[in-house]
Amino acid sequence: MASSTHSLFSALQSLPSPPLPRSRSLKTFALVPSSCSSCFASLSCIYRPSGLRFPLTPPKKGALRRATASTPFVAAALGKLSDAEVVPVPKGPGELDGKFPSGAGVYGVYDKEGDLQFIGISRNIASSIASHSKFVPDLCHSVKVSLVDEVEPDRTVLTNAWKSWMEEHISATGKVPPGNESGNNTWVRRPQKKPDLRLTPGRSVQLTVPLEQLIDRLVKEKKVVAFIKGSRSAPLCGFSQRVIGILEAHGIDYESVDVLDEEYNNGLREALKSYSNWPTFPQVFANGELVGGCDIISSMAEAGELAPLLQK
Ligand SMILES: N[C@@H](CCC(=O)N[C@@H](CS)C(=O)NCC(=O)O)C(=O)O
Ligand code: FES
Repeated sequence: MASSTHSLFSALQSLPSPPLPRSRSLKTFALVPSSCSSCFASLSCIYRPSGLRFPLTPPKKGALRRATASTPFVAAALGKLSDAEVVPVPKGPGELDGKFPSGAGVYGVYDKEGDLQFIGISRNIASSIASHSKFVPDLCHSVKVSLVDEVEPDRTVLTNAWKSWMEEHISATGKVPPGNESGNNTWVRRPQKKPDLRLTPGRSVQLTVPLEQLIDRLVKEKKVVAFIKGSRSAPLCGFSQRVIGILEAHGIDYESVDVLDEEYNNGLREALKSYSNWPTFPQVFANGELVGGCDIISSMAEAGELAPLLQK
């Protein structure tokens, strides 16, 4: 190995750790009391969705999913960078719908010339690619993706996957991807999250109008409103998290309201069920009408039918 490459390997140790939003460590799980409303914390949540696994045991390190016919973008041979398929990033409105997986993993972004610009890790690959494509469109021409075979992987699993792709790229080219160099913030810039909306000024203020009327006004005023458990930056339920992930991956501008916030949305959980005649959360409204919950939004996303939500 050339000495310059060797020094790049040492430089790798001092590179900033890859950006990873909202890491939920196993320690965090242990601190939260066990209840359904904190289903990320509770292994006994009665509503636990069947497809969602929780970290009962520490995840297998570096377990990367193999490519299959239905997931051609996933790297074969345990996720080597060189084995992963290059997938073009579509540019047209709505064309990213369902194109990339919303699971956790490592990804590399290539420019028009086929030069690797950035290697990142994410808990929601689709959302990260949508964000890069929006904020750095000129450099985001195609991607390679490898999913980690865990629903809620430990940060070290993802970091190890990132390191192995970085090492492979450095040993092949002698270069760190420009976006991963210290001080380059092109790819890690994150848009500020909108604050969640509150339906009332607080419990101490006596309401003069029924809650249903406030709900009605809100869903008719705002184009897309997601009523969720927890906040958009820290959802407390897997169903709510999935819906937010989908809306964000599709670049949909939405408002969020936390139905568990008893200070500012007191009574909303029951009032909304009767307003919409829908018994569960999340509930997504568009243009004043209930679109559906997690199952409906997920299948609309898979069928590429979410784009109409963007239009008034
Ligand atoms: N199949 C539902 C799943 C959502 C669900 O079952 N939500 C439950 C657990 S979070 C719920 O909201 N229960 C009523 C409540 O907690 O008040 C969907 O598609 O949205
Ligand atoms: S599944 Fe437990 S709060 Fe939603």
